[in-house]
Amino acid sequence: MQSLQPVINGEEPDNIFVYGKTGVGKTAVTEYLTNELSQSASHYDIDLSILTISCKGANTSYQTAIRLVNERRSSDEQLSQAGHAEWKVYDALWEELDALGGTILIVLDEIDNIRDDELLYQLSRARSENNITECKLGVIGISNDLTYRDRLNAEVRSSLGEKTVFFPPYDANELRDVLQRRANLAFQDGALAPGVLQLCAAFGAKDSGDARKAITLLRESGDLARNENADQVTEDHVERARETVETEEVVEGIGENLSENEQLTLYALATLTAQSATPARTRRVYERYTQLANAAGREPVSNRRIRDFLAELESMNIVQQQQQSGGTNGNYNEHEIVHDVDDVLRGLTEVLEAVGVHDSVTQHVTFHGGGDGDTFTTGTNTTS
Ligand SMILES: Nc1ncnc2c1ncn2[C@@H]1O[C@H](COP(=O)(O)OP(=O)(O)OP(=O)(O)O)[C@@H](O)[C@H]1O
Repeated sequence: MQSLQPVINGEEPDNIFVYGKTGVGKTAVTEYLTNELSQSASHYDIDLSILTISCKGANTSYQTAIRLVNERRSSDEQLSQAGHAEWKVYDALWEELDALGGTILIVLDEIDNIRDDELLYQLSRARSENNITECKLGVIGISNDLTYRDRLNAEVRSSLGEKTVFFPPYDANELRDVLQRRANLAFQDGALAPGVLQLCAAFGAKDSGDARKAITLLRESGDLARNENADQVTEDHVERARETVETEEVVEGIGENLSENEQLTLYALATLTAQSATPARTRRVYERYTQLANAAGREPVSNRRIRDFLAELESMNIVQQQQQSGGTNGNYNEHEIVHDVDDVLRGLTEVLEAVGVHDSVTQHVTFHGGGDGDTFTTGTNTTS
């Protein structure tokens, strides 16, 4: 809060860099503090505006600057997402900020999505360069990536890093308090069996101290108990809800974190699983991968890359591999998926839509994707 004091003194605000892992309360606390600040400002008759922008999905300074301009403009004056000279976008931004006037705090949440320094560079120099003359400007950058600030160019770093605030992960006791407050709002007295909150908090603390995860787990446990018409949410519900939550994390991770070739490798293994042909040797997975890639009109990568992808999938706990001895070239690896094939296929929705549904898994998917055909077969002996 001290870092925000200059605003109340009518001085130029400090730039603040807030960082910590996901779900540790950075956004919630920043929102709370900026609300408090707004109230103090109106009490002292200070003209303060807070502009909050999520940088999620905005990969460049250019896109974020457009978002900022549009945040201030009416719906019929919005800038389109592309096609403007960069300087024009910044000119439009300075114009909007000056028109707003007073003290402006720009909160850039998930700032680590922006891959270049330009916006921060521009904002930190806007006043000294006389780009803005009618307002005082401060930036609050919020980052999940602990190394983001270190990667900025030195000038921007020292400007943005005037004040840094680190949010450590929550420990189990803190998470328990967070959950208790939620539970007071969301559950009736006695609806939670003893130990339920502690268990959710313990899982949350183990999973990197993320309040969002602990809250999701409590909510899912409640949903499960309600669906079963249970009198109370019990530790057993939490244990089972955790499995669901973890599965959903895997499903999301497949779609969001894997490259198309990694997804195709997993798809190959999923089709083999559906044909009860797993554990499968690397060469068998490669063969199926090649067939899928060809059917989709993609250039297949080498066998060696597939081996690397399978190792990567194992490190993400999606696939497990086992070394077997023997064979013509000595030892060899066999692979299998460690999750339900239906769940894995849900994570692969995008790639299924792009390349089509292989015959072996039509029973497992609820849609018939686009690609070159709705379903296809790779047309070879499938169980070898
Ligand atoms: N101290 C707290 N008390 C109550 N709820 C909290 C607390 N800290 C976090 N939460 C809740 O946990 C969730 C995640 O918090 P928040 O969005 O602030 O995290 P974050 O650090 O900004 O992470 P991310 O960048 O992933 O959003 C939100 O629903 C928030 O309301």
